[in-house]
Amino acid sequence: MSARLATSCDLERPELWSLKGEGNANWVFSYAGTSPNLVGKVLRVRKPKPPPEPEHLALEDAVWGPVLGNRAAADGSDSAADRERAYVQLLLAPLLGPQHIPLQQQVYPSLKFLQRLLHCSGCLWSLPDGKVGVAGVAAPLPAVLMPDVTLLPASSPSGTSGSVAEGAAGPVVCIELKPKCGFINTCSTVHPANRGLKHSRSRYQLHQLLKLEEGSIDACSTYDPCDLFSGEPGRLRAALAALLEQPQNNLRLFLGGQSQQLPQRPQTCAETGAAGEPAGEQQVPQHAAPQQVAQQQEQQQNRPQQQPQEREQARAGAALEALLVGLLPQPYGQRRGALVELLAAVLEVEGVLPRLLQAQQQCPYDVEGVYQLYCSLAGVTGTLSSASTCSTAAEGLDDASDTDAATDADAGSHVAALQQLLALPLHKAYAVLRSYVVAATAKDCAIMITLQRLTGAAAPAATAAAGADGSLHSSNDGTSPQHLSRHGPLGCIYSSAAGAWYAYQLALVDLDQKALAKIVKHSELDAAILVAARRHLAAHHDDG
Ligand SMILES: O=P(O)(O)O[C@@H]1[C@@H](OP(=O)(O)O)[C@H](OP(=O)(O)O)[C@H](O)[C@H](OP(=O)(O)O)[C@H]1OP(=O)(O)O
Ligand SMILES: Nc1ncnc2c1ncn2[C@@H]1O[C@H](COP(=O)(O)OP(=O)(O)OP(=O)(O)O)[C@@H](O)[C@H]1O
Repeated sequence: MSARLATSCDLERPELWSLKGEGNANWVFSYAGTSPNLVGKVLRVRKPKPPPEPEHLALEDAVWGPVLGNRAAADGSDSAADRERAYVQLLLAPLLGPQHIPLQQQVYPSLKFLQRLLHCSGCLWSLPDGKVGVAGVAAPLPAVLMPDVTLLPASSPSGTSGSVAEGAAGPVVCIELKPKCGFINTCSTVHPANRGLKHSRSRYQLHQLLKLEEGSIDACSTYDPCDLFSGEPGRLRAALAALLEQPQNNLRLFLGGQSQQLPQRPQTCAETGAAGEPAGEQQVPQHAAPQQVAQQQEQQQNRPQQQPQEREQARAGAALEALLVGLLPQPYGQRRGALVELLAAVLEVEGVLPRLLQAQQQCPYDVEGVYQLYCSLAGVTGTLSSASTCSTAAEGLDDASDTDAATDADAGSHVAALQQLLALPLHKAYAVLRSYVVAATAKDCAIMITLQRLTGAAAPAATAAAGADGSLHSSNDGTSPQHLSRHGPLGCIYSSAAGAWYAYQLALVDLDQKALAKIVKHSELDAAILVAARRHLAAHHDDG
């Protein structure tokens, strides 16, 4: 069975594709056949979703039409795919750097192909009535082909392909980071009653408390995106160490393109402090050397008379160390620290975090203000106006700590800021909504860092290649590691912490344009997070 394509290549049989990854909105399949057009590619298929309400579509058109073109093209076809492509090319690529965005090729799998593909892979999806069923799609779904970024392209400096190269290099390891929002929004449209919480802790740390309450995580993470994006070497490394300890859905590891099970280090919210203190202050001292990180982890593992929780931690650490054996030449116990250093070096040399942060900061307003604006533009009834949002968000306030005390001046500035936002001329209001969507994409995308150790003849070859184009850049400490030449999407780096050369690639995935209607969900989630955080604080206060 072959798929109908807009391009010259064929997707071949559905059985040659297997589910590689899945999020809320997409399935991602990897290819196991031999067609040169498809080897090293993934097929990303959009999950079916209920059609949007007409008033939402009208607002989408009004907001995006002037920038991305209209949804309905002049020839009557639906140009949603073109608009999505234009969204990435025109709005995201200039902010994030086009070199980090994998090329996507629109394909049109036939309905029969899709049905078979989803059936063979046992794909499940949520039905509108809340039930979960095996996906039985009734209409073709949007799909793209793109490089499998958990592998390196065949043209790496060592001449290696995606898997283990003949005697020249170690296995390909990909670390996927979903860093989430890296700053605290202190704008005046945040209700004064919510500022105490929102201005003092990252949204990620607050969301951990809701996830814990709902049971979707067993323990709060010490990871704090504000550390990752801080621009401070020590905090960056502490954030990466925290992600490796408690990956949740923020870190994944692929070995030879295969997703690996990463154990979570058990940890309680009490252990991290009320509502989670920043990882940089809890886990590893700021500016800690990688050896310190590794030492601290080793000490934790070697403590006498281990409690069950400590045994779990040691087990989690051992599993990770074992996965890293081919990537890092360090002895057991030192690989996690070396990985932290290697990832930090790649992130620093590529400069992707400041750019991502800039994209996340495109919208000057918090969701509280944007929600009001959305409601007024979408013609949503007055019941969704400020009174409703704020009372929801302030629920449980009696139990809260006194950090939420609002002054008259705060209240005045809040009202004025909201009035100003709601009085914007239409074209500026639309621009605010566009900036909100761009920021939302940047807060939810993933950074894929793919690495392969170069050994034997491959390392000198990489050095020679670097010398050939003369591009030698030092990392921000001015000494090591060094970032050498770039071959297309591939870079080459020497890590002094690992004592080895690496071919690497950094790609940004999941750059989807979020629907404006999601603003309502974001607002509800915002309110739920605040309620959970207040409950947690109140309980913590009572305990004390
Ligand atoms: O709202 P958040 O922060 O919970 O983010 C959602 C993510 O949850 P997280 O908190 O990272 O576990 C959520 O992640 P999971 O699929 O749950 O791993 C999705 O990324 C969701 O985006 P979309 O619906 O697929 O477009 C994300 O929704 P958007 O906020 O990007 O709309
Ligand atoms: N180009 C790619 N190469 C390899 N793996 C990929 C690629 N794109 C996505 N994946 C894998 O598939 C997973 C799901 O893909 P993606 O993030 O695009 O789905 P999503 O539904 O948009 O996710 P979310 O729910 O986080 O918004 C990713 O987390 C990643 O592990």
